[in-house]
Amino acid sequence: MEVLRLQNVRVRLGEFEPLKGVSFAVPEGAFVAVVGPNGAGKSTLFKVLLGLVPYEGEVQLLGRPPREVDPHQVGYVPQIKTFDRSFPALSLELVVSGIRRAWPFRVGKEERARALEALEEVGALELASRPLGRLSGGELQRVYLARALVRRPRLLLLDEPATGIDRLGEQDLYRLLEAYQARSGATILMITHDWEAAYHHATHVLVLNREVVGFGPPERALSEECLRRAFGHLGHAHAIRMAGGEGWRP
Ligand SMILES: Nc1ncnc2c1ncn2[C@@H]1O[C@H](COP(=O)(O)OP(=O)(O)OP(=O)(O)O)[C@@H](O)[C@H]1O
Repeated sequence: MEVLRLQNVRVRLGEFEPLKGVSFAVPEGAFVAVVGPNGAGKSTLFKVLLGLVPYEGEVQLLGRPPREVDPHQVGYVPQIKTFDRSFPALSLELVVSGIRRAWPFRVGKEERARALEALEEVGALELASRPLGRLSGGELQRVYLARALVRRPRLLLLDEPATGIDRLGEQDLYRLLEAYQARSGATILMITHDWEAAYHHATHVLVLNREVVGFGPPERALSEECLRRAFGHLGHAHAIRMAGGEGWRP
């Protein structure tokens, strides 16, 4: 079954078109890495899927247009670099806000139990009563992941989830995502600038530069030709990867 289908999708922001003629379809259970240069329209694509920007063309998400989809079916992990660290709240409350989709001023017993379960699932149970402002980048990432998973979504959208976390934290993150996927059969779309992670963890790669430059299995979508078309250059990074080396980032 297809979880997502876009047909000729276009977004206009005044004169500017961050997305033009975008078409692709994602089967259930896929792990899609979305790659492309800065300003390529990756976050705009997520805004379309979350029903936050108007678009032309057709989008079917779980069989419906985005604004008609039950919001609990879609989990979203934002870029944490946009987070205001002075916000006075506890980790547990952030996770409960994923159950209610509103800020909880009092947390009920059942909500608390569900939030703790989600925190445990991402290995962050001990962070439950910590203020958000005192978490490291990697810890905050886990709490946001618990918030996204607490309703067991069928589609998970992650915007650069590995930014600011170390290599070990990054491996943990992919293990958690793969475990959730194995348990739930969920579909994942993840924006990343890390081609190596895309190559190793994704079932499909979408190479975007305001239009679809490539879409398919990582070996095909991350071909030299697609990357050159999307990024305009490869430097020596691609050759290093082809030789089996490390450090493959644009
Ligand atoms: N509200 C807006 N009004 C005008 N232009 C916008 C608006 N929002 C985004 N843009 C522009 O649309 C383009 C696509 O932005 P988007 O954030 O989708 O790119 P991205 O691929 O996620 O980039 P990055 O890798 O830098 O996060 C950018 O050139 C951006 O400046």
